[in-house]
Amino acid sequence: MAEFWNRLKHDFQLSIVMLVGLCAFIGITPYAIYRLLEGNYLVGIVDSVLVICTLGAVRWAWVTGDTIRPGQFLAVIFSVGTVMVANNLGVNGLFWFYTLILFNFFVVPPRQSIVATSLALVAICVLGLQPGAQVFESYYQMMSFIVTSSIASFFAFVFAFRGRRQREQLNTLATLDPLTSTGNRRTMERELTIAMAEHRRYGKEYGLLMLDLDHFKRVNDLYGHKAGDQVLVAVADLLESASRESDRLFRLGGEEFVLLLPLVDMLGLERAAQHLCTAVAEQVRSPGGPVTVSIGGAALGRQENWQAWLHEADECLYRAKHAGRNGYMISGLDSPARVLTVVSGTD
Ligand SMILES: Nc1nc2c(ncn2[C@@H]2O[C@H](COP(=O)(O)OP(=O)(O)OP(=O)(O)O)[C@@H](O)[C@H]2O)c(=O)[nH]1
Repeated sequence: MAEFWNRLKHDFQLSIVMLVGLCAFIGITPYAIYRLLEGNYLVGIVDSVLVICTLGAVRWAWVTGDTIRPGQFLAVIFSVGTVMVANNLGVNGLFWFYTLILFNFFVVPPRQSIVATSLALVAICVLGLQPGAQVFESYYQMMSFIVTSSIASFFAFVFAFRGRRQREQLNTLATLDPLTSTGNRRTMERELTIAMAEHRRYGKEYGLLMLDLDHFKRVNDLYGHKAGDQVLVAVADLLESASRESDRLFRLGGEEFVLLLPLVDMLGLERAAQHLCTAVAEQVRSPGGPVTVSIGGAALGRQENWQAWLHEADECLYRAKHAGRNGYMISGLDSPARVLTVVSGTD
């Protein structure tokens, strides 16, 4: 049960799909029963299909963690259902259109929602204009419906658009390091926890590198904090481009980075460390000359938790620093190795 609430707490869109599903279930089921008992089988069946599809979409989102396609499915089902109900019940069915506006803006992105809602509105009006149709009692009523539903859709769009942007900005603030745009410490903790779980459950291999700039204080002291910041950004960019797409880079704080590498063993980790050490020494420069990093690494094995794993890499980093910097040390492999690139301005 705790996991259930935890997932809902951390996945906003999933909680919205669940809530819309619950509302649709509670709100539509009595109508479905009522219409079936009343003998209006078309609307009864449409309502029942809506409820069944809603429950199916909720299950789909819950099992796969994908909220986009179930959301789109719900938007299509709700839109078609509302058109059919409006066509069959006339004014009494039209009221559901206002609920549709809200539901659509909750379950799909604003632009998709405005398309689905507009198509449903056009479909209702086209059906209403057919000879003998009973959707609207007069043209005046139809115009009132178009104007009021358009205004409601417009405000829902503005509200949903702004809300989505603010959520994205909040998410960026909460997960990324503002200077380098790499993952921040909180994101790293989450990813390491997931890596540990995958290693335990499926035996998936992971390696972790801890990278620390050498003598970074000198850059700050001699050339100012701004130059120091530029060096940090340049190192982060290089580490991103020199590592694999599946690797994840985080800034732990200050001049320390962590790289999480899936599907590598100890030897692969050593090769990656050597490659990154060399790449930084060769390609990143501060106003005072080449920049170098020291790296400590540890493959995921029997560590009790991610803190122990990180600590193991940190100890190796400490040894790489003490061996003279611009080098790397991988836990379980012999002694620290120095990168042989000739660089001036270090040590
Ligand atoms: N420009 C800038 N400097 C930072 C930032 N965060 C931490 N620092 C600086 O990073 C420096 C870290 O210095 P130290 O911990 O002594 O490390 P170091 O000089 O790299 O020495 P070694 O790691 O032993 O090679 C300090 O001067 C901090 O002020 C930041 O966001 N921007």
